Amino acid sequence: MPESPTDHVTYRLRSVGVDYATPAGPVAGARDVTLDIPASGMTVLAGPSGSGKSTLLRVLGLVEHPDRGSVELDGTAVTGLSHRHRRALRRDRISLVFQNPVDNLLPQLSVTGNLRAAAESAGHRHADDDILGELGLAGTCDWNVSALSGGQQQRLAFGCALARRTPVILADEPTSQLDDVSAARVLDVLRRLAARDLTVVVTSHDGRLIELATHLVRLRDGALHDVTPPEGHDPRKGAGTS
Ligand SMILES: Nc1ncnc2c1ncn2[C@@H]1O[C@H](COP(=O)(O)OP(=O)(O)OP(=O)(O)O)[C@@H](O)[C@H]1O
Repeated sequence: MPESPTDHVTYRLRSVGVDYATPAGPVAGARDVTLDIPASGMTVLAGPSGSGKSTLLRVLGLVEHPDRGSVELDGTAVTGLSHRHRRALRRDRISLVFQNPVDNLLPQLSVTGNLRAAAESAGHRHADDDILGELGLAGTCDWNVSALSGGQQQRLAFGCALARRTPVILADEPTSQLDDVSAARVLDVLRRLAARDLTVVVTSHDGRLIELATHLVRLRDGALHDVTPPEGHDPRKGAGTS
């Protein structure tokens, strides 16, 4: 497991529980999750289908409000905030990349139009110039996003996250809809992001993505199954993989 460069914490979750109402009665999406997410490196939420990865990611994205427990983002207690404050925190601090590449982009806009719109959505006037080069998308500025392959669209989605300049990037199974070659290029992008001063949290079943984790959280039935390195471990002293 690669080493996480710092031990600062972005998220503190304490005894978080999420229930979903279904016709058959309540279903637990998250059970008693107590977890710190480091400020840098890449946290991967792994586990079988239905284990609660997306639920937890939505809690981190401030789009799912826990039924129990508390969530802090950079020291701010999120659980007590009004809807308006949560939305402002989300706009300024968090970028979300969804599983399906087309869900991340505005189809009527060009590549640079999407980057600009993303920057503006976080209150910036424009996107940094070098983003496309960094993603291996130089030369596509004027393309309509529908002319990009699924893998290119997904890389552009991460570009939009960079254009928003948020300290947190959350991604839900970003390689699951891609062929092997496209997925490998998205993994390169993730590797670069994880090396920056960003909090990157990704859900995945993909073994190659799990290998990039500096912090690996395995879930079962909505609960933590194991966390590597263990909670309280100092990453500067080595990852201590299991
Ligand atoms: N909107 C919902 N309504 C009812 N139950 C839900 C809802 N969303 C999730 N669940 C249930 O919560 C549990 C966790 O689901 P979640 O989608 O978070 O798991 P997951 O690990 O992301 O699964 P997958 O890998 O299949 O996306 C499952 O039992 C699921 O059926």
